Amino acid sequence: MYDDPAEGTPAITRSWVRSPWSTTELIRAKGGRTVSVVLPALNEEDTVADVVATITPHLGGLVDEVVVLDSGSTDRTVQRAASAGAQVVSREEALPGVPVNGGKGEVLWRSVAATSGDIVVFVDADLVGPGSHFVPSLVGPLLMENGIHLVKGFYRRPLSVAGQTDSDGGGRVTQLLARPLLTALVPELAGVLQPLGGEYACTRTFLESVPFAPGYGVEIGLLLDAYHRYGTNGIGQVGLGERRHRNRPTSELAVMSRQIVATMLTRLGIEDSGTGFTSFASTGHPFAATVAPAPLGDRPPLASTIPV
Ligand SMILES: O=c1ccn([C@@H]2O[C@H](COP(=O)(O)OP(=O)(O)O)[C@@H](O)[C@H]2O)c(=O)[nH]1
Ligand SMILES: O=C(O)[C@@H](COP(=O)(O)O)O[C@H]1O[C@H](CO)[C@@H](O)[C@H](O)[C@H]1O
Repeated sequence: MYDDPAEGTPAITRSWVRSPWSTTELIRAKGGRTVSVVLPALNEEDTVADVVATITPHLGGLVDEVVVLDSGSTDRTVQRAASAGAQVVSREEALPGVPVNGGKGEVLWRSVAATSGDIVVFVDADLVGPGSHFVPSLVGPLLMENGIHLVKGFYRRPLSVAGQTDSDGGGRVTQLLARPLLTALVPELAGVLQPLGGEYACTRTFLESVPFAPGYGVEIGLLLDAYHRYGTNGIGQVGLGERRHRNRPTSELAVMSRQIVATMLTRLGIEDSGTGFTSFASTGHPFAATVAPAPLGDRPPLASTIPV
């Protein structure tokens, strides 16, 4: 289990610095349970095939299906994902007849309908050099422990921007927004190292019973819903080593942050203004304003009536 956290840190007690279970042990413990792996993908032609390739070796053993849920890509994401051995599903195919919204939350919500595993593992498709141990590590606590419904990965996160690399500078929204706000508003979750991380595993029971927040608020929404429903005892986290991905410019992370704040506030019963986020260009026409609309509402739990 986890080394003793620093004095005074509210620990997520069900934490592992690295998975203590071998894949053989996990397959033995799996029994009749099934595991789906989902990669949400929007124009990830450069990385999706390599990410899929770290997961397909587990097919037929620990993993029962690998699904790339395509988010309307206009590049070669679909072709490359299929060539790598993934099943590719569009948002429309996932929930026919349900009008499509944009954003990551929409894709993950639909992916639950498009898969059947008792356990669902989410892995971002923009990862660079992910390890094949990611999925086994994430499903381990769900297969080997009782009462856990959400397992978050955590990792060192290098940052590469403008050709410069900072070995620990990644997870900027996590470090500057999400974790400070969680510490202030939900201190019991202050020990979650990567609350926004895109690599996590959940029980289907949980995923079908909760709403899905729109856009990039989806991860913080699921974390808070897991906490409200099961307490910290229902949440695990496991170390995955290092995680590299495409690092977006700060301007795009600001829009992402607005979505995360909206979800966090509403999950905590704090009213959000609903005002869209205005970005001001600092080059070209100086201070030209661009407004990103306020996030849409949640998608309802799939166990409820599907909206049409
Ligand atoms: O509308 C969207 C936005 C994102 N994604 C996918 O969700 C994952 C994480 O998104 P992104 O990389 O934009 O977030 P970041 O990791 O940069 O914070 C990636 O696989 C994206 O392709 C998606 O499928 N639809
Ligand atoms: O963790 C973060 O701060 C952001 C941005 O990461 P970087 O500063 O580009 O390494 O990325 C995360 O947040 C997104 C929104 O929730 C998730 O979708 C990503 O999977 C996650 O990497």
